[in-house]
Amino acid sequence: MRVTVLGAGSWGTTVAALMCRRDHEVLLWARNPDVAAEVDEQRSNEAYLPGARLPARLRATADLERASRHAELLVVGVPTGAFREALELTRPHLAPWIPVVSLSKGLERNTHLRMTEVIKEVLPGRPAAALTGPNLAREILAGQAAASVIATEDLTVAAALQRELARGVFRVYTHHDVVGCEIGGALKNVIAIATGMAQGLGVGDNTRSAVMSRGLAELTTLAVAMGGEATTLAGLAGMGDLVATCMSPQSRNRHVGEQLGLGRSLDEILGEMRMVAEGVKTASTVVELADHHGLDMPIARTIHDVVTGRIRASEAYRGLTRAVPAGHELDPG
Ligand SMILES: NC(=O)C1=CN([C@@H]2O[C@H](COP(=O)(O)OP(=O)(O)OC[C@H]3O[C@@H](n4cnc5c(N)ncnc54)[C@H](O)[C@@H]3O)[C@@H](O)[C@H]2O)C=CC1
Ligand SMILES: O=C(CO)COP(=O)(O)O
Repeated sequence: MRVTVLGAGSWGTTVAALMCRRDHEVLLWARNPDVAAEVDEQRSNEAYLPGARLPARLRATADLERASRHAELLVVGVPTGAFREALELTRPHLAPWIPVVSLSKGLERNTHLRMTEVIKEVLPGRPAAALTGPNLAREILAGQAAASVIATEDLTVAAALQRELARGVFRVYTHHDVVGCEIGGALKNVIAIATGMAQGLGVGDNTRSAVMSRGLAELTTLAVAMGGEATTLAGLAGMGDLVATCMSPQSRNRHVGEQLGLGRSLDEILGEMRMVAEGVKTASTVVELADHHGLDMPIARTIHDVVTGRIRASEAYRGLTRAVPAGHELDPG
């Protein structure tokens, strides 16, 4: 199968490398021609995956038309803010029937759409799926065991994509609950900022666990309000990803939170990061969705208030732990 991966950041490059097996011809599209040339000729991507050696079979290009024409399966790993534009530029050159898989974890800023919804809008008539779960790129590229979820409504398509994406110790499970899987992936980034912030402020493990557990309740509540299933969020796409992201020093979202907790400004933190921390923008979208559905979601609201400069991280702390509204003091699980 000819596979095209859009986005040569850490996750796009990792998934492209993972898919380089005998029966796949994988072409990675990088916006930056220098990155494409480096991947293609030197088998490395130092800006995003320092020290990693990429497979000799992996090809890369900065020519989007060539990349689009190559695809029998399109995998999209650009940040959510660039997702629609990347699909629109691809559309004129893309075969009509090919499946499209989103790797991106977030929501479209103004429309509040999930990435599979953006795929269906821009590329109608094609199967759309999301790959999500606890998948920190560097560990997976290093060959460590990990589990992931491919979510799409049609389980025949899910099973076919599972066969194409799974490799060795990278296990892929299928899931029909696309809403639950995508909301879990988007919102865990916001909760990872909260956990990182608690870390930066120097709290104890009990408190961080409380933020994560109440964060899980928030992402479950929103997913259910949007039509997802609560049980989905207890699995890899919810709790699994939340735990990996909130606990790992590799997480960019947790890093942003930790630096905010240490008293640094968001501009300063983002200014020295080349990679994306999706939770920063997702927080505002989540608050708009919470208002739309009449949900409380105090942790997401607190992160929104910090990243939009309404309050300082040190002032946010009481809000972060104020996760149970008065009069509702039982843990809803
Ligand atoms: N890195 C990871 O471990 C994982 C990341 N993800 C998700 O995958 C998505 C991509 O993340 P990463 O690869 O980590 O990001 P990254 O920051 O490492 O790389 C982003 C890539 O997208 C490119 N890009 C940015 N704006 C663009 C535009 N307007 N047009 C075309 N290309 C553009 C950048 O040049 C870069 O190559 C995010 O939504 C993230 O949440 C999901 C699972 C794991
Ligand atoms: O989604 C991820 C792990 O599953 C990556 O998290 P970060 O974007 O916070 O690094």
